Amino acid sequence: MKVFKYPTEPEWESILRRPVLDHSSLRGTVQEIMDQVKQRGDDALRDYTLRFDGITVDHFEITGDEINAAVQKVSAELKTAMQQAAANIRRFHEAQVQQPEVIETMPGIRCWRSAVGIEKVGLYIPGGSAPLFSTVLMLGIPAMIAGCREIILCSPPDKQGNLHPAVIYAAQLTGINRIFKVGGVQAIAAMTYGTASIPAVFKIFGPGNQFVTAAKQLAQQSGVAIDMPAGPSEVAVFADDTANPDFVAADLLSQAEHGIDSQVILVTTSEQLIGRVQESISNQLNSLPRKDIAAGALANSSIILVRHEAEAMDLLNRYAAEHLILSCERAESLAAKVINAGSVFIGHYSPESAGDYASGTNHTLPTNGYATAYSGVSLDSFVKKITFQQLSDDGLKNIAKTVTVMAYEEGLAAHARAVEVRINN
Ligand SMILES: NC(=O)c1ccc[n+]([C@@H]2O[C@H](COP(=O)([O-])OP(=O)(O)OC[C@H]3O[C@@H](n4cnc5c(N)ncnc54)[C@H](O)[C@@H]3O)[C@@H](O)[C@H]2O)c1
Ligand SMILES: N[C@H](CO)Cc1c[nH]c[nH+]1
Ligand SMILES: [Zn+2]
Repeated sequence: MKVFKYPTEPEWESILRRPVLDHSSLRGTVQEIMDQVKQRGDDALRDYTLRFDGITVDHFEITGDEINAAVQKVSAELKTAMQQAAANIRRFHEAQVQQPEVIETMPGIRCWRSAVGIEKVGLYIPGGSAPLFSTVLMLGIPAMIAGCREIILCSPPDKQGNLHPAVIYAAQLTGINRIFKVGGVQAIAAMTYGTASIPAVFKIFGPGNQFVTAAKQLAQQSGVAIDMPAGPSEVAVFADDTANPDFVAADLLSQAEHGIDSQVILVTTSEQLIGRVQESISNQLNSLPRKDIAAGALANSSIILVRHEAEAMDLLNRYAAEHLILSCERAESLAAKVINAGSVFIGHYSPESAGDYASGTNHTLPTNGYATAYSGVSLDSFVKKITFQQLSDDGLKNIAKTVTVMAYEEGLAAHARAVEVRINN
């Protein structure tokens, strides 16, 4: 990790830039895969699955027998853990259900807004470097609560042409039964245009690598909604001299191990802490199975020494991290000063991994600075809010003059007539 001591504000931008693939070549590759799937459907899916996942898949949809066999393979211990996580995620997301409130804006005029589940949704579950079955819970549970009617799931097959049994078990736990073995850009293209095997959907959800994220952005241009750009994982930690260097190092490594294009940053007011965290990272790194990946991400990452908390918060709000950990004495009061972040972890005992798996909040979050304008996935992501209104005879009389005066001024007489014809009837 590069160390910057007291950088000036103009230097922040380059320090906080995310590692990104060369967009010109990435866009071209992604566009070509999208076009091929649109034109050649399942044949193109087979070709790309062989090229990128190294396996020929004849049937993309998982059968009932495959589901039963996979469920048997998941250990009782993992099933219990996933059930506990699912219960917390369900509890948190069910609390987001809002009953419609009817507002009488004027006597005889009633207006309300109702949430209706998006009919057809597609969930993308990353599987290139790790089978993220926790993401199935994060997307499947709110989709079910929202009442989405058709929920499909796509995830890349392994070298034997299978999905990890826990991905299938998680789908079963949430009630999703249409599961497809296809990943990457080709999966996003299939859910966008539809193929003989895979139905098109109205909205695509889920995180993924930079190829998947770019594909979702192209899908959006083709008229399919997406949740948000949820790309390579990242974490920013703010730590003062009350922080435990081992905790901070572990938090940084937890997101660094996702991929070499992940980024982790430590912002601190304590010069002493820097050396201790660096030492702890070297000690912990060696024992990690994914140490090469984590080391790759650390090479894109920084430690920044600032003068005071206010400067730290300015920097962190500018960075707009996917995850922000406040590992400091005044964590609660600093949390109130967060303007831009996907999800915030308050105090020394709130590791980011708790949110990744089981505390209840959603782990599908905006990356690459998109937390300035986007929220993470929630129940709202799976519903549309439809407005309703009902005017009585008296209600229409009460508002008639207002509407007709405005309509005539806009030069739209037919609008005015739609009111007058009723009033004069
Ligand atoms: N932001 C979030 O909420 C969030 C949550 C979980 C995971 N993530 C991120 O999701 C990502 C998962 O990435 P992953 O790679 O492990 O799995 P993935 O499923 O996103 O991508 C794997 C697929 O990428 C495609 N691919 C790989 N190389 C390619 C190439 N050169 N050209 C075209 N396509 C190619 C292949 O089809 C492969 O199946 C990680 O970066 C992780 O940090 C983000
Ligand atoms: N940290 C990821 C979101 O950026 C989510 C995840 C899934 N499994 C482990 N972590
Ligand atoms: Zn994670």
